Amino acid sequence: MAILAVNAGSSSLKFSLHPLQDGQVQPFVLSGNIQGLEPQGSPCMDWTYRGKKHSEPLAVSAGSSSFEAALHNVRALVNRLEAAPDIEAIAHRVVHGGGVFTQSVLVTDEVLQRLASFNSLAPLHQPHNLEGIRQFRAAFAHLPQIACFDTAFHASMPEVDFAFALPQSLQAQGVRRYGFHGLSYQYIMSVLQEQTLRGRGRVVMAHLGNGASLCAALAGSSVATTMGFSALDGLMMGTRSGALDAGVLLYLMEQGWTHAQMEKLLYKQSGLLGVSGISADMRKLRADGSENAQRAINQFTHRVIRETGALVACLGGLDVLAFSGGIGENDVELRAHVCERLSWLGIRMDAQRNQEATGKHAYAIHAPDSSVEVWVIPTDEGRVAAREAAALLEQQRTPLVAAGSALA
Ligand SMILES: Nc1ncnc2c1ncn2[C@@H]1O[C@H](COP(=O)(O)OP(=O)(O)O)[C@@H](O)[C@H]1O
Ligand SMILES: CC(=O)OP(=O)(O)O
Ligand SMILES: [Mg+2]
Repeated sequence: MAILAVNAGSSSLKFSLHPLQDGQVQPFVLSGNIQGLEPQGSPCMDWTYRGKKHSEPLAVSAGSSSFEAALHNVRALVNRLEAAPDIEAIAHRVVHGGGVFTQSVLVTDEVLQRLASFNSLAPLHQPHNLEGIRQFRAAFAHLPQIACFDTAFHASMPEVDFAFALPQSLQAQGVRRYGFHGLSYQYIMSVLQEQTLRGRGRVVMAHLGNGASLCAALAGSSVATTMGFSALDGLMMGTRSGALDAGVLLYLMEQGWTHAQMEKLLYKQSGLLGVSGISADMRKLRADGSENAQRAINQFTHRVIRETGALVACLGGLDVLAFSGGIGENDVELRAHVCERLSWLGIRMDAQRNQEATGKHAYAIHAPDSSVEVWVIPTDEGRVAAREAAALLEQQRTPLVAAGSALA
């Protein structure tokens, strides 16, 4: 038996198949990524099955979106694999669980309806996530679909951090900070705690991908994060602005901008793309080398440094800094720059180890005399979603056994 994990990001659709042994999630046998799903992107599907790599461009038929084509291709691939373990459940990453879903949940029509009410809070993600669930539900009607939430990891945040300085009545309506990338943080934290005792201390995790955020954790639990009510807050991102003075929005409204125009600006035309005017893709900006590309990279890096400082203040110091996400895992220069600028915290990076880190499971890149440990940890949101689904399936089986034994 196995769990299929599906992760619909803002520019990619990642999927992985995790065999189950005695209820425990094993490393994946199939792992794939369809990239280039952003507007004007060139979608391409890469996957590895039992160690063998494959790659093919994605055909997008007229009248369907590249996202629909991606879902269709994953479904077709899973159906044609040879000797694949039977799928027992499908675990979906869903970015917004609101205040209601603080744990993974079996998807029902009611759950889907409730989740759809959060669409406007994460317009780049939630509709994709839910479309994924609907399509997989239709294609695999006999299988349980389990929703695993990006927001859940942050349910431990104290009110002083999740509350905005707005009237209480708005907070009662759910206007508060939720935080995202929680499956990623749960994974990074689990690896850190395996690798180092300091993982139980004061940790800042940097998930720097197309979407980007930081999370401050104490004793393994989230206490503060840069993303907020929506996935717009905090760091500068691929196409999102990150934190912005609310006065800018008031000004734009006064200038007659519509809601749709502002949404497009903040989610799709800002960040690395907006500042550079070139691309949302860090690799392209690095390769470009122009002044505009460099300006965007500098601004991105500066925001990571600045927000890390704020989170370190919340934690009262720092034991571990962990880099993850497409940029955090691969961009040697960014890590070097961030660590250099944070050297006042006692961070000393080992330049050689920083160069070697890419592609490793978990790699320490600090020098022996560093007072902060610095790790590069490739994230695996799929693994966490699969674990969550396995635990939920197990829970569903257990009460029956317990009830049976109590009656005996
Ligand atoms: N070698 C690399 N150097 C710098 N950036 C990279 C590298 N590889 C990937 N990236 C960047 O990672 C980002 C995508 O991150 P990822 O976590 O895969 O995205 P998503 O949020 O869609 O899951 C892109 O900006 C991409 O340019
Ligand atoms: C919440 C979020 O920004 O997700 P992603 O990094 O997949 O865009
Ligand atoms: Mg991501």
